[in-house]
Amino acid sequence: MSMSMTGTGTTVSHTAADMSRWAGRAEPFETARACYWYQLAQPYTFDKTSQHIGLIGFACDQGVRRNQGRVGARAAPPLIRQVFAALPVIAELQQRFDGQLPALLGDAGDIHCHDNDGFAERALEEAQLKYADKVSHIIQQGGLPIGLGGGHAIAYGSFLGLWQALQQTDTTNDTDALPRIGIINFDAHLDIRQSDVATSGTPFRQIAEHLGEQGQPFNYCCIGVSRFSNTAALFDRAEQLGVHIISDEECTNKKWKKIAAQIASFIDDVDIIYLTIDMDCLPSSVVPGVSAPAAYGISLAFVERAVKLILSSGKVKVADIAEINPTFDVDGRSCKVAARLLATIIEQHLLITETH
Ligand SMILES: N=CN[C@@H](CCC(=O)O)C(=O)O
Ligand SMILES: [Mn+2]
Ligand SMILES: [Mn+2]
Repeated sequence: MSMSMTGTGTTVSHTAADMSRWAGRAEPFETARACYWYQLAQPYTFDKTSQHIGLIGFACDQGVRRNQGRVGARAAPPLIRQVFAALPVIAELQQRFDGQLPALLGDAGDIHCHDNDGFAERALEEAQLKYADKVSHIIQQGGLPIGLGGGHAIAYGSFLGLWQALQQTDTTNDTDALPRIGIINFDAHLDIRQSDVATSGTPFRQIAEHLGEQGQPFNYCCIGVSRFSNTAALFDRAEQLGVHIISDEECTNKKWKKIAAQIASFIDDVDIIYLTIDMDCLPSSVVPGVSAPAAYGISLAFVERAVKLILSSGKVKVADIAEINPTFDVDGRSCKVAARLLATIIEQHLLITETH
């Protein structure tokens, strides 16, 4: 474990995969087709790997605290993993990767941010950098990093990891040669707040500024935006930044074909995608365990359908799932939904991945 002190009582650390979390049903009397994810996951090998997926936790909620939200999200990564571990591996994947499945999924452990109720210490920023290093490393090894939040401040870390990986692979140092980055966020909130510190409500404004300083365009599509969860000031900023907004009401009332065409057109205009799912895009009846529950929300069926469409582009280079707060969960249902979306991302990614 690597650990560093960032202020009084504040620590940021990385812990390696805890394989005891990867457990599930034992079925000795079934055929080999009774296969679960817990049987396949292995510790992520940072030195040399052919693993296609690297799961990395961001156990941090200082951004939520700074954003005046309800803390608790830092407990989520191991719980989401644990529920995902017990899900079965679908038949299509078993057929496709016959015999190779155990080499596909790596658990890269967790970045922890213990801020001890501190507001001002720079633990969040350090946690974002440490997390970004892992994300970048996994991308450079050819894998898809999937971040497990933590608060939505994970988004700035995921983006930084992608950015670092692009810088490493761009030998020309020519920013014009960089691929066009698209960001797709499922969220009731725009998360482009103006603030003197980074929070869970600022990541996409920070990304916009970062890209602006580098002379790069900010291509941001936010799906599930609620008019009751964002101020006019935020909608003004979204307009200035050219954000593609698909509201929660559109997701519900418009025909799927129209929404799919909007998403597809956004995807067509970029080369690579960062996909992030803030779990508060779903209704509070489906996902009660978040800092800011949604009264309306968009359906799980819609989110899954859209996530599959986005993954099928083959452009997603990093993904994350954020804002699950186990303190407010009911019977583990929010973690269960997060685990289902995690499985959807993993399945879709592996189904479009070339076999060696
Ligand atoms: N990451 C979430 N951010 C939301 C939280 C809203 C709230 O706490 O009510 C936001 O800042 O808009
Ligand atoms: Mn949100
Ligand atoms: Mn958010």
